[in-house]
Amino acid sequence: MYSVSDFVIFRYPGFQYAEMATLSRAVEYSRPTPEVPIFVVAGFDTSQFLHLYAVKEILREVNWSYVDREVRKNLVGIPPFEAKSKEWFTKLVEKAKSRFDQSIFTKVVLSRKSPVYIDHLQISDVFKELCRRYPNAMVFLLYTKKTGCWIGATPELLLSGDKLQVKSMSLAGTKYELDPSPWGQKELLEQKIVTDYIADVFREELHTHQISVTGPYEVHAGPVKHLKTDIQAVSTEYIDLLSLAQRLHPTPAVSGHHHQKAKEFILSHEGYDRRYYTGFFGFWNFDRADFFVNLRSMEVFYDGVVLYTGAGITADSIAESEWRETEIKMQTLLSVLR
Ligand SMILES: C=C(O[C@@H]1C=C(C(=O)O)C=C[C@H]1O)C(=O)O
Repeated sequence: MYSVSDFVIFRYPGFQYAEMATLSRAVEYSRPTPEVPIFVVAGFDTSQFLHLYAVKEILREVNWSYVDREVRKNLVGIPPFEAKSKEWFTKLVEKAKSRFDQSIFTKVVLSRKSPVYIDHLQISDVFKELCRRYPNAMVFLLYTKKTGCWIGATPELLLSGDKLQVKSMSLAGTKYELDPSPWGQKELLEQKIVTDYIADVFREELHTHQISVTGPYEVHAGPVKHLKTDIQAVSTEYIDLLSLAQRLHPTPAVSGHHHQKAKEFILSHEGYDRRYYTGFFGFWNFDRADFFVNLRSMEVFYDGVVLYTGAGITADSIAESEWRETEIKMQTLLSVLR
């Protein structure tokens, strides 16, 4: 089989154009130099999946017919798996709620994956449609031998900044975009858990007295809206951006609180391996980095795609509504496929 080289095509939030970076073989330990940036791909569980690629070339123009042709040649069929039913998912939500306590284990993000069979998927069309619909998202198409092919439009930044200033966001709390009801205690709490966690990590890891927290405020991401808070910090000493990203990840926006408890619950109860979904990816340059969370995304196969979505569960969650939240989030992606 012909092997296309590893690459990522990306369109930054707010930008008009997409670029393509060709990547060299993954290396375990490396650091960016002024000449050679690194592209990082981390899984939900970084102890299993963390790949660093040296960036070979950045192409300002994407050769879409090459991408469509060569990627398709290398795709495999959707591996068989049993998609979790509504009943299964709502039971799991109840189980999580029964395990919560007042302070140690208070939130967990539960997710599921679902296959969609499509006759002839034109990947360039999907990418362009994602760009059109989600101008404020990071739109990406990642193809590597290790990760397979992922495409998505993520609204969530994990960490970006230079050596002395960083920013992150707490993005948690979700409603249908046309829901006119005010944000309730449930969403405000799940949002606050994430904000506090990120501010605490900045406080612990950085030499700083300057942390600014702005929010929460409402943002739209296609058929859903979220609560969002911006968290920024200025450091008096150089920041190791990949170490800080690894320290932040997974935030309670995709895992829960206490993060260790939540991660354990997810790994032992969710019933599938998230692999790269809710991991992070992005460019780690010599003097700056931009890492995004891999969500509102799907894995691309020869005969269709596998969609991934999750929802934050707290003691006040209503299982049925959480299921609906994962359904609506799937619409973000389904609507560009049809
Ligand atoms: C887990 C997902 O989204 C995350 C969970 C959210 C929530 O629980 O409200 C909101 C945004 C994301 O941080 C997803 O889209 O799959």
